[in-house]
Amino acid sequence: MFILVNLKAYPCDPVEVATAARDVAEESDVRIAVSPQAADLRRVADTGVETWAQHVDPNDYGSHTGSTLAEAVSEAGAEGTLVNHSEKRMKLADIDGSVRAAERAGLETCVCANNPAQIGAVAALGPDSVAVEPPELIGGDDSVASADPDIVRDAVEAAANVDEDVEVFCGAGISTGDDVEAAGDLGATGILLASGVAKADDPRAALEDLVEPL
Ligand SMILES: O=C[C@H](O)COP(=O)(O)O
Repeated sequence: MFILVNLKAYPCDPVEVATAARDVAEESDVRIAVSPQAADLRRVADTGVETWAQHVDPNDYGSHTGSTLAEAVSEAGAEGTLVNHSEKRMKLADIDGSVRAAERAGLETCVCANNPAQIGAVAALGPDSVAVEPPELIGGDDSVASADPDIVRDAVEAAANVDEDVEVFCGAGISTGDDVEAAGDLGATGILLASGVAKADDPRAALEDLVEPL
């Protein structure tokens, strides 16, 4: 199971979370990555934790002021990137462009989607993974795995119908090891979570709890 911790724009200390994630990953032998703000990528990558960007734009080098260039986040230490997060929605053509840009830069890709139908559509673009996240559960206390298990099962099926090589992650409201275990039982091979760690009083303890059953 892969645990991808998205720090969004939460006012946490990205280096503190990254250091804890690095240590918990080493101690548990569970793959854990941290996805900070673009401006914090280098500091987070320097801790040694696997580091992901929250977004890359579809453009190449050139006159694209304000863009997040895939090559630049790779140079800053990112090994992967989210694309089309629910809070950073994109048109399908731009999702395709961002996946291609990420591949060009050697970044692993996880394309997010709201529901199983969208999961099928974005799986067809050939990312490494997709992540299903019902927007109404994001940032809440109810785990998608218990509040809406069918959306995870159906997303796994939708992706497999398009491309069996695309991994399926799920996210929204996941904060405990029991939630992670339940998501795995539904067929997810990764977890995308944010508030359960980024807003925790003790991020290290929250991470330890997440990996405990794995
Ligand atoms: O990127 C993470 C997801 O949007 C889930 O966020 P959450 O764990 O705060 O519900």
